Amino acid sequence: MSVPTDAPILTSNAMRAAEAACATGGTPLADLMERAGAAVADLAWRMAAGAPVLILCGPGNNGGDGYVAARRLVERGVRVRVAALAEPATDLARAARDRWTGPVEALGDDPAPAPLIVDALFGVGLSRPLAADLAARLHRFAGRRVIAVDVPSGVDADGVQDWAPPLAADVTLALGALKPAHVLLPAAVCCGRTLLASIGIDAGRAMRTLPRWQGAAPDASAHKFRRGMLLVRAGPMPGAAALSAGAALRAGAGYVVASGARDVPFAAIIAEEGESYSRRLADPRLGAAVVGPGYPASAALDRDVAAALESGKPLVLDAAAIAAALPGLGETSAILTPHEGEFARAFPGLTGSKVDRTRAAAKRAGAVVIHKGADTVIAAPDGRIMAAWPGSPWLATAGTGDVLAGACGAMLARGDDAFDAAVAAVGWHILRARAIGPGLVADDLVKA
Ligand SMILES: NC(=O)C1=CN([C@@H]2O[C@H](COP(=O)(O)OP(=O)(O)OC[C@H]3O[C@@H](n4cnc5c(N)ncnc54)[C@H](O)[C@@H]3O)[C@@H](O)[C@H]2O)[C@@H](O)CC1
Ligand SMILES: Nc1ncnc2c1ncn2[C@@H]1O[C@H](COP(=O)(O)OP(=O)(O)O)[C@@H](O)[C@H]1O
Ligand SMILES: [K+]
Repeated sequence: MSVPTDAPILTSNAMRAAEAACATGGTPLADLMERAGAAVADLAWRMAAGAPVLILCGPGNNGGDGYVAARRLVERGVRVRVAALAEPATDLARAARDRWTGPVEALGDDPAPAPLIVDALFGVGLSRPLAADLAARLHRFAGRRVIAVDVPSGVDADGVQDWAPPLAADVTLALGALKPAHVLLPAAVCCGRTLLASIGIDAGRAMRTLPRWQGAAPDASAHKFRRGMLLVRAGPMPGAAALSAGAALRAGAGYVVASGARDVPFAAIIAEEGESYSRRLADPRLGAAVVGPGYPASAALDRDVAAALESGKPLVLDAAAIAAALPGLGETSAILTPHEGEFARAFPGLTGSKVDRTRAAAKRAGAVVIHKGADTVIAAPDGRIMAAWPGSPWLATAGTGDVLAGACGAMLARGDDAFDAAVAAVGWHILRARAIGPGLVADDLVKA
């Protein structure tokens, strides 16, 4: 599973607006469909490697892309069959259908499969789940190689509804921009490898997929305090703060103090048991502070969170510290790192896709939110937003969230803008997890 890095993501409405703007700007929609169909044909030609192809066409413009692809593949000498669910229902699709001179089988007659199936049934226009009889028909093609045009038919492209597509794709060719379904569960796992055909649409300042993390070497003139001094506060489970502190050093912090921690992973970490937390927070060299790892809700947590807020330093707030800090967050520059459960508790009443909810939460909090999970979404209150699918499933193990909080702290402590810090930390986390791979435990992210 993969998606292109640093690629635009548009909802279906935004996509329609971008298409309309393209038409207004002088590129007819028929040209966009021709480009889309040509891109599908190119991919199918490569994947078929001489074998026959069966293209399933729906009634809308997704089907139109399918008819264009069929014509283009025949021009390249590929044996192509077309099976339609219904007659074309849009002018564009009708025009594409009219230029296809081969036969059209009826999908209702259960056409014989081919080694490569092109799913051009529904794209961003799907308004309800697929009917059960159609889903059953599509199940018959399972096990063949499948290219999904734009999205696997049956998914909600905006990622709001959890509709399951009957036919998972090996490769999904997103048209113009990625859609939320390519980066959000449960749809993203059905897309296989997602590729992007740009087709000439201007995606504007859209949501994007995560860029590949490229940690630059420190400046030649760097010193430890300029690289960033970070304070991590330990709670009753000090191992979590130790993981955060270790991760912060690994992620590039120059100087890390673990307040209240005992066994830290590196001698280079200053572990202070008795030292006053508030006094450390007042250190003018301190770039940022982390609170929350291994620290359940309690009066002590409330006190420590209040002290951290009082300091005015940029903060990383994890786990129970998120809900504890929210009422007093004010103008504090902060990164909040909730998993799904913490998110629901901290931000009740939000609806829509994970993208919609994370965007709304960042706005409500006035802080950057890293909404964790396999399909992590990062949002800033000013509307910047990024999707981090796919991460590494080996991260689904205890303590990796503590590591992420520490990495966020490192990026904040060196002076990054909170959104840039969050993006860099998530990128670092995923890259490191992928490098370790099978059997990863959270400690490896710090020690290996
Ligand atoms: N508009 C454009 O300029 C372009 C559109 N493109 C393609 O067009 C697609 C969007 O096309 P459309 O907006 O026509 O929508 P779709 O082709 O995704 O499907 C809409 C059609 O399906 C019907 N429908 C919706 N839900 C259904 C269900 N559950 N069961 C049965 N029928 C259902 C609708 O009544 C409508 O006829 C994109 O995903 C992309 O593939 C590309 O050709 C690029 C250019
Ligand atoms: N299936 C998965 N694929 C990719 N990343 C995952 C997956 N499951 C969890 N993660 C990541 O692992 C981390 C787990 O964080 P969290 O749930 O807070 O764990 P903990 O509290 O034990 O440290 C998060 O960064 C999350 O995005
Ligand atoms: K499709």
